[in-house]
Amino acid sequence: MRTAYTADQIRAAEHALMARLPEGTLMQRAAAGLAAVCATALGRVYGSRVALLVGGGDNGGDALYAGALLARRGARVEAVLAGSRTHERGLEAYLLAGGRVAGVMAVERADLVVDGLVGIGATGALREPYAELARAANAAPALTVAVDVPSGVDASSGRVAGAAVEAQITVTMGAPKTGLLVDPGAARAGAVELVDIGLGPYLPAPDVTALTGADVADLLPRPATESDKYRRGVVGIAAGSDLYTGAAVLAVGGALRAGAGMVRHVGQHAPVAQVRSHWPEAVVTELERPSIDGVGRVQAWVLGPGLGTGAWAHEVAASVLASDVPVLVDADALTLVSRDRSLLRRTAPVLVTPHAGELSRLIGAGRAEIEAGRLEHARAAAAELGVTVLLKGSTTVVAEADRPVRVNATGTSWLATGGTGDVLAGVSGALLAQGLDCYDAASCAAHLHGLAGRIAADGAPLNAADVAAAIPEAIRRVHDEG
Ligand SMILES: NC(=O)C1=CN([C@@H]2O[C@H](COP(=O)(O)OP(=O)(O)OC[C@H]3O[C@@H](n4cnc5c(N)ncnc54)[C@H](O)[C@@H]3O)[C@@H](O)[C@H]2O)[C@@H](O)CC1
Ligand SMILES: Nc1ncnc2c1ncn2[C@@H]1O[C@H](COP(=O)(O)OP(=O)(O)O)[C@@H](O)[C@H]1O
Ligand SMILES: [K+]
Repeated sequence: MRTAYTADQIRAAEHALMARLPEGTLMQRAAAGLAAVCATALGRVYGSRVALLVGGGDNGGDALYAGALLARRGARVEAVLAGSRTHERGLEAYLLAGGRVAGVMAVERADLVVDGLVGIGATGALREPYAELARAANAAPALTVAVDVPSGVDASSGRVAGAAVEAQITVTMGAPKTGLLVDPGAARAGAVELVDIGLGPYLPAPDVTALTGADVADLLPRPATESDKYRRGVVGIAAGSDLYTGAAVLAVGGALRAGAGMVRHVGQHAPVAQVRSHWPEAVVTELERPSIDGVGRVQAWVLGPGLGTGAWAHEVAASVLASDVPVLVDADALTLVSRDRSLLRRTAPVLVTPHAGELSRLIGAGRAEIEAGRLEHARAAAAELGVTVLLKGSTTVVAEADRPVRVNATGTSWLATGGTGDVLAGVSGALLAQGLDCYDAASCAAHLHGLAGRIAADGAPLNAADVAAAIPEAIRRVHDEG
C-alpha cells in the first residue's frame, strides 16, 4: 500500500522527530538525499550547471545545502534568491562551498534547475517573484527537480491555483504528500523520489492511500475448488435503452472479464438483442415493464449505462434500488438520482461512479471546481450522500466516510474515450457481486481498469472494447506482482 500525508500531518511528525535530534539534522538528511538524486539525474556532476530557485523558508534551505554538496563535487551552481529573507545557515554553507548568487538568467543556462521556492509551508497561489521563476523554470530546457513538492502545487490536496513548477522529478522528504498523488498536482510532480529522514515511526494514519498490484491481488477473489457460478457471484446489469445500446454491451463485457460467476442483463428490446448477440455467455431478460420483479437473484446490480433518463428509466432505477443488494449507480442513473435523491434511501450499500460533470449535477458544485479539488469534492459527496464515491478522471479517487481516500493512477489519458466508463462499471459490479465491499471493489476495479487501459493502448489509441478485453491480462499482472 502506498500512503500519503497532508502538510499538517508531516509537520507534526517532523516536530516529534526533531525534538529528539540535534538541530539541523533533518535538513542535512534531506539535502543529502536531494543532492544524490540531482547527481544521478545529471550523470556527470563536475562541470555541470545547476540553478537553484531559493525561497525564504526551509524549502530554500534544503536547496542551498544540496547546492553546496553539488558545488563541492565541481558543479557550477547559481542561486536565485526569491524571498525577502534567505535561510541563513544554508546560504553560509552554500557560499563557503563556492556557490554563487545570480539573477533569473541562471535558469536559462542551467542543465538542471532545483525548485526550492516553497514546500509544505506554502499558502495559496504562488506570489511574485516566485510565480515568474516557476514560469522561467518551465520554459527553460533544463531538467527540473522539485524539492518536497513542485512549487505552486498544494501539498495537501494537489490543487494548483496559479503558476506551478512542472518537475520531471520531485524529491519528497520523509513521506509522500497527498498532492503528489492527486491531479492536477500529481501531473506536475514527475517521478517521485522519497528521501527517508526517519519520519516513519512518527507518522499518523495516512490521509490517502493507493493500492499496489500486490494489494489488488490480495483482495481479488479467486474461484475455489467447490465454486460454482452462483457461489462466485451473479451480477445484474440494468443498462441500455432502445436509443443507447452500446453501453450495455460494454458494461456486460467488463463484468464478464472481471470474474463474475454469471452476468444477467436486463433492459429494453434493442440492448437485450445486442447483448445477446455479443455475449452468448450473458443471461438476458427483456423487460416488459420497468421493473426487475421476477428477474432471478443477483448479488449486486450495475445501474445506469445508456439507460436513458425518462420515466421508464426512473421506474427501473427505483425498482433496482429497492432491492437489498449493493447497487452501483453510473451514467444516466446518476442523472436520475441527482433529480430525485430519495432513490438513494436504502439500507444496502451504494457505489456511485461519476465523472466530474456527473458529480457536479449530484452535489451542485461547478465542474471546474471539482476537477481542481478532486479529493475534497469526492469526500464531501460521500459524506453528503452516505455512499461510496468513485470519481473518475485523470486520477481516480475513491472516497467513503471514515476511511482514507484511495487514489488510483494506473490509468492513461488514452482512456478518455467514449464507453470506457461503462467497462469500469461492469468490472466494479463484478467485484461487488463476488463479495468485495464498495470501497475495495471500486479501488480494485479502478486499478485493473487503468492497467487494462495501458495494456490496450500501448502508446496508441484504444477503444472501450479493447479495455474490457485487456482486463484478464491486467489481473494476471497484479497476480504476478502479488
Ligand atoms: N521542518 C523540518 O524539519 C524539515 C523541513 N524540510 C523542508 O522545509 C520545507 C518547509 O519549510 P517551511 O515551513 O519553512 O516552509 P516553505 O519553505 O515551504 O515556505 C515558507 C516560505 O514561503 C513563503 N510563502 C508561502 N506561501 C507562498 C506563496 N504562495 N508565494 C510565495 N511565497 C510563499 C513564506 O512567506 C515563507 O517564506 C519542507 O517542504 C521541506 O522542503 C526538510 O528540510 C526536512 C526537514
Ligand atoms: N485523462 C485521463 N487519464 C486517465 N484516465 C482517464 C482520463 N480521462 C478519463 N479517464 C478514465 O476513462 C474513463 C471514462 O469514463 P466516463 O467518463 O464515464 O466515459 P464514458 O461515459 O464514455 O464511458 C474513466 O475510467 C476515467 O477515469
Ligand atoms: K519546491
